[in-house]
Amino acid sequence: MKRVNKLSINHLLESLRIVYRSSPKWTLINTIITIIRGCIPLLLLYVVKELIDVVTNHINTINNNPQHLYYIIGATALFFLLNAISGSVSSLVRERQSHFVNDYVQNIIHKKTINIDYKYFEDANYQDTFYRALNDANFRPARVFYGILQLAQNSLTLLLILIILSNIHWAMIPVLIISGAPIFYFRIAHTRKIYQYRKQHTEDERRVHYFNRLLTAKDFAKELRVFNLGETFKREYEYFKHDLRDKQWTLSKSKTLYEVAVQVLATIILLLIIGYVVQQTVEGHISSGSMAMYFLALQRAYAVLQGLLSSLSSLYEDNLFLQNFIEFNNISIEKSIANQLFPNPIKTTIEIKNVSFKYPNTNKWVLKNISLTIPKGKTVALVGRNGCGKTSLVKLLAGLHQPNEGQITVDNINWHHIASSEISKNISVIFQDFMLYNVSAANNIRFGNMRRKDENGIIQEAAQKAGIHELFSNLPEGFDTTLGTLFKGSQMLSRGEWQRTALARSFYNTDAQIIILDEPTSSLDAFTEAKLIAHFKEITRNKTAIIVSHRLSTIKLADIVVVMENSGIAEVGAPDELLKQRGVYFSMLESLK
Ligand SMILES: Nc1ncnc2c1ncn2[C@@H]1O[C@H](COP(=O)(O)OP(=O)(O)OP(=O)(O)O)[C@@H](O)[C@H]1O
Repeated sequence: MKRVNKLSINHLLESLRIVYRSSPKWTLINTIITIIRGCIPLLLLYVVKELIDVVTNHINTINNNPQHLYYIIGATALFFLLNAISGSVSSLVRERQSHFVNDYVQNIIHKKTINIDYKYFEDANYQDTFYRALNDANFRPARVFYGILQLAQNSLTLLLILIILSNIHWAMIPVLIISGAPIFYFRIAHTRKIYQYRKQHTEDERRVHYFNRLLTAKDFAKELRVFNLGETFKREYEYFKHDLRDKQWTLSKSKTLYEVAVQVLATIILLLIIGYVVQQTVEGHISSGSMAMYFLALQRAYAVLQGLLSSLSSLYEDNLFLQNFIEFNNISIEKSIANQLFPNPIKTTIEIKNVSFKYPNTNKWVLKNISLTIPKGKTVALVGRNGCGKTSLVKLLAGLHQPNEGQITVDNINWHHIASSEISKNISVIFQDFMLYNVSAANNIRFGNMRRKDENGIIQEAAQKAGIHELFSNLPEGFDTTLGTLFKGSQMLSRGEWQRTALARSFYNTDAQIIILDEPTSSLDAFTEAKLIAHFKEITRNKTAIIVSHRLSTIKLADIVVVMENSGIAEVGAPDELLKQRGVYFSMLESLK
């Protein structure tokens, strides 16, 4: 329990820190307005009492000077106006502050998603954390702050009103507080249940989200039609959605039931107090103005008490849910120890030494005790059946994952100790599932090396090498034409044209000493492939190249062929040597004929 309280206070402080850092100026303005708004109800009560008493005196007294009455009416109008204006100004200030808090939190999230280890993106547990954090991060910190402000405002108002009400009878204060306690208790218990529920069902919520995307997003629209999958996906979506909704409905029903019960209790107490005040007035112990003030004060006290309890339980809720964001924010960025430079130029070899690897939170070894020497400047082809581990090895070489056992070195420097900026500078990688960016053709290529200041026609050169130059030159706005289908006036490309664009992106990084191409020609037509192959030696001059391919034409480019099988290496050698051995490579080529 102590630990939970400590955690909650830490979360509360963390939220306040986030809100304050997002904009100290607006935090201060917001606080001042809240204090003013906390005092206004009391002033209103006071002027209403004065007004009634002055009017009563005025009626009972002949030839009375009406000036005092005008002052009181003026003051009443002024406070009502101040109340209304401060309400509007307060909403405006809160809206402005939410912008700052939102920007601040988004900035934290983006920094984290950019710098976090890639392994988290391939881990289902992380997806849950990420989903929950994104759901809550945008509004919870600001709500915690508003909750505290609201709490302060309501507490101030309640305290002042309770002082007035204690004039009726000292027991007013404990009675009012006791009447609000059950509702507070039940709200807290309900919040806890909701939180547990959300935590347990994050994966189901993601599943609902996923089926919704299958039904609505462009990426899936083609297959949904040709395989007539609409109804199937809709059924799945509805099944999970209804299941979640039913559980939520049960929780909400029990909450409402408890709330009605405690509201009835509170109303009975209120009626008893009103009866007591009426009796006191009839017996002449208090004036009509005071009676009106007490009634208003009672009504106000109940409203404020409700508000206070609701702020407290919301605060508890926001604080609880903020754990999600803090849990996400606590995922550590593990790359800090890697600060070595990549050898430039590479003097000797890249060594893969007894490397074994399995994906995070899985038990299957996808690479098992792999050892391989890649001399600088050579072209290596990784070949083998589907699922034998080629792309996984590429991911290790790209620095996206670390081996569980063994190490990869370049000139005897451990890959793991090289700074990530050095890896991306010296290694240019195009994956099988390369990205399609809905930006200009030029930027699609430029993304291959954002460090480059002076382009000097290198974009054009990279496009030439990838065989996409002519196509881009003939687009309506040439290389400035936006690609894709997301934005108006864009130009959609074919799969092969996208692949050529991805290749151009890779060739644009002329600083890279190693070029890794995973299935680079899978979507290319025979002519484009032939051209690429013809120029391959020139493209990879002075570079070490690693190509993953199932295509014979591409494999033939290699100085060294590595045949992978069952998560290991079955054969390594020059293509001709391997053919002579009549082993796996030989059988593979035979089956391609
Ligand atoms: N993100 C992942 N999480 C868990 N396991 C994975 C992941 N990606 C791949 N695997 C597993 O790793 C094994 C090797 O996959 P990999 O993509 O490296 O094969 P590959 O040789 O490149 O196959 P292909 O020729 O089909 O591209 C597969 O059997 C797969 O089950």
